[in-house]
Amino acid sequence: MKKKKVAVLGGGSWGTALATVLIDNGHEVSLWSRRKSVAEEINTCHRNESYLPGIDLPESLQATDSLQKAVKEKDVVLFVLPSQSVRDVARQAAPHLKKEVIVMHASKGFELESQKRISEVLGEELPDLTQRIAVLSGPSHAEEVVKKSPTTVVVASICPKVAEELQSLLITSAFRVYTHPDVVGVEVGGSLKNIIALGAGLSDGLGYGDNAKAALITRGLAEIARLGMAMDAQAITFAGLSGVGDLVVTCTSRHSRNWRAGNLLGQGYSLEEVLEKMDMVVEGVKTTQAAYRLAERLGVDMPITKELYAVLFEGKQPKKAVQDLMSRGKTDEMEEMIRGTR
Ligand SMILES: NC(=O)c1ccc[n+]([C@@H]2O[C@H](COP(=O)([O-])OP(=O)(O)OC[C@H]3O[C@@H](n4cnc5c(N)ncnc54)[C@H](O)[C@@H]3O)[C@@H](O)[C@H]2O)c1
Ligand SMILES: O=P(O)(O)OC[C@H](O)CO
Repeated sequence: MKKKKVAVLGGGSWGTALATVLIDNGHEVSLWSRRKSVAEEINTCHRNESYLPGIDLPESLQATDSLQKAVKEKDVVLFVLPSQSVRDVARQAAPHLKKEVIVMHASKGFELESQKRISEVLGEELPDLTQRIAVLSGPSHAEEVVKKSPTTVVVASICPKVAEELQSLLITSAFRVYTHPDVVGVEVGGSLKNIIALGAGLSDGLGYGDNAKAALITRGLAEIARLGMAMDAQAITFAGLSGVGDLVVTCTSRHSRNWRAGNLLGQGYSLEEVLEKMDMVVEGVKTTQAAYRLAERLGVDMPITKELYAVLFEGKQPKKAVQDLMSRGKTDEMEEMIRGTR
């Protein structure tokens, strides 16, 4: 593929990891970090110790704290930011983007206030580019990607050519990229798995076993798919990398921030204490709020999300939440999976 000029917006763990994949493919990369100290550390020490400790980064990776400089004249711009900051950054970047730029995001959450998906947020802020927006998702922890451990992801766009261009831009022998047509399903799966991962961490923190975690993963997938289908996603998407794939990795990996946060909650820390301890974004907290509101609005039954919401925001004791989940009325597994809409 012809080498491209690419901006990566977000100097956290995932932005930095994706920048290394692009460098491996020979692209010219400008990484934007709003923190000047991070940009300087990358440029001078080729490290990002706050987010990827102990990892040597390619010397050709250039970082800047100027958003305008980062996106100027770029063929492709990747938004790799916490979900709640995408709108603001897109608004600031908009006047400086090339007309024919391709935009991809890799955030896993919804905008809390509007409960919109991140490609919708980008579409609103960059209305001339709606056909050129894509999402990257799938089971992919930054800590493993920078070590070139085999990883598979999907890139979804309403425009197949855009997804194919991004596939070619990012694919390496260690980072396998599949195209995908279902933007809604990919965004819903990638966001909601964080809720279930918080629950899985909480379950482990309470000392429950593997049976409980397997139940959370499976029943979690059922309610993710229910909400997704009510939002017009395709059911089959939830059986793929951005669905069950990402759900499994996030519920079982020691790298998962969502699992770790849930685990601390299960050990008895308050939400405030947990967020204080985590120095990286834990998307599942705000996604629980957003999904709770969406489920209410769309009339979708999401028992795990509802209980987690009560634990996080209404002071419910985690053990009582588990008890209430286990003593729900008798149902048929498959029937409930399909007919979960009230
Ligand atoms: N870390 C992973 O392995 C991974 C993998 C796949 C997807 N993701 C997703 O990627 C997104 C980014 O996650 P991350 O892991 O890089 O997070 P992180 O916590 O490691 O880093 C977040 C970065 O965003 C910056 N930031 C925070 N608020 C900002 C704002 N208002 N304006 C500009 N910059 C801001 C921070 O300074 C930091 O550089 C999340 O949605 C996450 O779910 C992460
Ligand atoms: O560390 P987490 O829990 O934010 O998960 C990161 C990625 O989404 C895993 O695919």
